[in-house]
Amino acid sequence: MIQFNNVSKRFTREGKSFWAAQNINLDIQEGEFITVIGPSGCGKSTVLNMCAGLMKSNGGEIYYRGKLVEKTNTNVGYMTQKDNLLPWRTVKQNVEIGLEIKGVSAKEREIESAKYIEMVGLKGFEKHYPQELSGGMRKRVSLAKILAYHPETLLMDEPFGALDAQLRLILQDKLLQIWKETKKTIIFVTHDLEEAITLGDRVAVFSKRPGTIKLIQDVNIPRPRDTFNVRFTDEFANVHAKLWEALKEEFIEEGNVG
Ligand SMILES: Nc1ncnc2c1ncn2[C@@H]1O[C@H](COP(=O)(O)OP(=O)(O)OP(=O)(O)O)[C@@H](O)[C@H]1O
Repeated sequence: MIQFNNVSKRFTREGKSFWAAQNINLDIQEGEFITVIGPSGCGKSTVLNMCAGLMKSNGGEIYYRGKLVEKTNTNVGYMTQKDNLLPWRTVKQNVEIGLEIKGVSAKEREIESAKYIEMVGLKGFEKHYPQELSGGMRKRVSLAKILAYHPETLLMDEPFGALDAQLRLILQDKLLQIWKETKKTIIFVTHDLEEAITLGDRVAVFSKRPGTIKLIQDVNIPRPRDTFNVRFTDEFANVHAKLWEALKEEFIEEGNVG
């Protein structure tokens, strides 16, 4: 459904140019949940930006349902690292933004926003403003906002990065339920290896900059997965060992791991 064919991206900063991502090859199936992990600055967000059509590659092509991605890809909902909620709009009004842009009627917007606010567990908070919410609640609003737009595919860039460990598990669980109900394709970037394994059908490991895919690992842990206990299974331990072996090298060369 989404194909990255030898995709590379080069940036220039202060007169020097460098490759942020190089020769990315990845084939993502419809309905797949793929997680992406790699050291900081290895080009993970850059790859999502290119998939969303917000940035052009300097080599290779990205195809979405067989069509070359050349401009903003409206089939994807992009949840960036920052939540991008508008502070002067309530939860409900934030969730309805995409629908307003699409020209959906107020009545229909009301139904849709109520559905997704409930789905992310925020019923009762419709009239709150973003600054009145906790970090985890703001992430939920962002998720509801994207889901209400009905994208086929979700691009998620460390959506739970700043949250404490317990809340992460709760939101991971919620996301897996939503994924099951809505059957979306998800590309999920994370720094957290346990999160990558808990969620993914496959985990793609990026090397350090210039990021390239060094391993794609299947995660054959049966679903539905219990995000609270999945880490205690043998398959989790096996996959974790393989992925850490690949990932560790990227940090060792940086001198970060002894
Ligand atoms: N618009 C830009 N102009 C210049 N350099 C950029 C730009 N966007 C990203 N970079 C650089 O490209 C490299 C890859 O950045 P990117 O944000 O894709 O990494 P990342 O893997 O998502 O990092 P992190 O995990 O820390 O979020 C970094 O060195 C970054 O500084």
